Amino acid sequence: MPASQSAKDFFRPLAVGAPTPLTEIPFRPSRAIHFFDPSNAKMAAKIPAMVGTVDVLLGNLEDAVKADNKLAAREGLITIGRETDFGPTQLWTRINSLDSPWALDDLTALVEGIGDKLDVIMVPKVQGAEDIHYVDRLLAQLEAKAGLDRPILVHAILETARGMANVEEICGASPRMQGLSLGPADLAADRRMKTTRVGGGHPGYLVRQDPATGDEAGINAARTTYQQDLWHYTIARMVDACAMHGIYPYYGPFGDIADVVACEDQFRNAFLLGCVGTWSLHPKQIAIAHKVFSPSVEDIAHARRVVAAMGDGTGAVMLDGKMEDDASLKQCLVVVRLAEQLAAIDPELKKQYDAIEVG
Ligand SMILES: CC(=O)SCCNC(=O)CCNC(=O)[C@H](O)C(C)(C)COP(=O)(O)OP(=O)(O)OC[C@H]1O[C@@H](n2cnc3c(N)ncnc32)[C@H](O)[C@@H]1OP(=O)(O)O
Ligand SMILES: CC(=O)C(=O)O
Ligand SMILES: [Mg+2]
Repeated sequence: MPASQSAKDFFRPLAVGAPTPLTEIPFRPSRAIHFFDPSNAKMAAKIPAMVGTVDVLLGNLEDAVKADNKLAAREGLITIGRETDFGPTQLWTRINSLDSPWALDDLTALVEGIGDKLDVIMVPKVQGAEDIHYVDRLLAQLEAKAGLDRPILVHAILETARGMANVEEICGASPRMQGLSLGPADLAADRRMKTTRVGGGHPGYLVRQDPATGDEAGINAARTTYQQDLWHYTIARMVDACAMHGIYPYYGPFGDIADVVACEDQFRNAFLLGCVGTWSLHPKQIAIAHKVFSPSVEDIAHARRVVAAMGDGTGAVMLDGKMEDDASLKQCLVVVRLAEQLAAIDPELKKQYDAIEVG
């Protein structure tokens, strides 16, 4: 909430006739936010058949859509939105950046055309709370005009150093805030990092084993190196800011489509640190995201054993030589609850989870 605003006004609609803001952002499974370019006829034609195969379908209007195709992408998304029954799959969009020639018309046309179908609008290159306030008021006006009965939520991409520095105020800027994604490509450029890729690690970012001896021979001998995660600090900051404000953090894009192994590693780091999902840029990344962002059968089995062993949830018990208490129980409940939420929308996963025997 902005410091100058009173608590009683935070949850008031920002325009007469706009839907009442939510006081809590419900958790909706969103393991993969699958990007498509609505101006690419071949890609767009595949979208109706992808309903039900991925948690979120996102019509991208920003980077990766050619400038000449911006209007076709916007119109294409409106057509797909109108003609497709999305069932349980969420429909999101990424609009153009707020300083671009397209953002205003993106918002106006999308809310008027498919505001009743859009769950979340992703806003790129968010610098501070002022960007969210602008979108917040405009959306309220557009929602009122379109007669919508539920608010469209807003998701910010962190892809500037200023946005990172303001991450907490961005998360708390509006009751519409649904979550954050990492924008590693633009963020790297803005920070003047020396990477040249879209997300993932870098072989030069490493620590090296100490030399066996302090002389030249030891220094020049083979020494094991360990590649470090370039994004650890950023993701951890995002996770804390989101948790503090009751909204959801996501990894973002992994541009090396062919390297499915490193993609899985990067996604898993984000999952373990607290992210609820990631982006998929290519259909083959959907399965990776689903695998990583759904707790494993082994983790659920262990979590359920701890829950069972902890009885009323207080005190300490020994399980397999390890101490469990209220705090480890809480972690296990995070896993168990997530498994229940995913099983409710994913019949395959439900079968696997239902078959788990708690020993
Ligand atoms: C830094 C950022 O901002 S990241 C976010 C912005 N970037 C994006 O949104 C990129 C989205 N993805 C894409 O544009 C494409 O997947 C690319 C350019 C990466 C690769 O495209 P291609 O070279 O066509 O990939 P490939 O040949 O493997 O495609 C195989 C099939 O999947 C389809 N396909 C590829 N990507 C997608 C997608 N995102 N959604 C649906 N279908 C897709 C192709 O049309 C192709 O169909 P076909 O078999 O009928 O010919
Ligand atoms: C995600 C994105 O937009 C970026 O990495 O720049
Ligand atoms: Mg970007």
